Amino acid sequence: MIDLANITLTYPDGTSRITAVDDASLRVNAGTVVGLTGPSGSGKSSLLAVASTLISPDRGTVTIDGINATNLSLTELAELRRTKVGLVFQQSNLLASLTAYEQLLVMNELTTQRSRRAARAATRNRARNLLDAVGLAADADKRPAQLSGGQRQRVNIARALMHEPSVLIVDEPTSALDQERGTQIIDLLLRLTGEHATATLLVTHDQRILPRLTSTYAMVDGHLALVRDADLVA
Ligand SMILES: Nc1ncnc2c1ncn2[C@@H]1O[C@H](COP(=O)(O)OP(=O)(O)OP(=O)(O)O)[C@@H](O)[C@H]1O
Repeated sequence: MIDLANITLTYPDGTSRITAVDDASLRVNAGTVVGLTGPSGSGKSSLLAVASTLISPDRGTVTIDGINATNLSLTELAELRRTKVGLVFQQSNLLASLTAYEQLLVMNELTTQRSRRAARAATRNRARNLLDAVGLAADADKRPAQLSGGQRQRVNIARALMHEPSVLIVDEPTSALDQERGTQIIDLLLRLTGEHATATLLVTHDQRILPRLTSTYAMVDGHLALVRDADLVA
């Protein structure tokens, strides 16, 4: 679960400051996908950066699985991100020289195992299972240049899930894809969100996706408003 409460974020702008996010609150429960939409420059990326604890807000609190990120040191924040947050960006940021399988292995070895050997085996096992889950079992040994845009985005998603995050932050995952491949990526994110019980926050410009999500928020000039909630529509 991730809870953003009364988030305000400003950036320096000459002698004054520009307000990118203005008193925004939203919550994403485990196993649900919440959409975030809004025009360019409205503050979506800024809110995602706060949600992923990459930027500290001027005001407000970010709570991830009951942990208040506002009170943590930089080291503790890095640990929170490493263990609890998975990130999927618009463009795939895969390493050109690594195969799909190796992209997943470069995530830190799973630290829950007692011995290094067990950790390595568990990491390999999880990488294989996740590639299978995103439909890439047969493409594990291909490098990014040999994969389509949709396949690269699948590797990104699998990689983001390697460390079993409770929060998945996804920034415009379909913007570089055609409609059919975009729909497949959304299908995949919806399924994996249920299977892995992640709290998934998804920024998208694609209005067609929105009815499929648990709820949707719109951002305008830094202000956030709930525009649709599946519970209310049902
Ligand atoms: N690092 C920064 N320094 C100063 N101003 C910034 C910075 N990042 C964003 N802004 C400003 O904050 C506001 C919100 O930008 P943000 O990138 O969060 O919007 P967005 O909704 O994600 O836009 P897009 O859909 O184009 O990615 C804009 O006015 C932008 O110019």
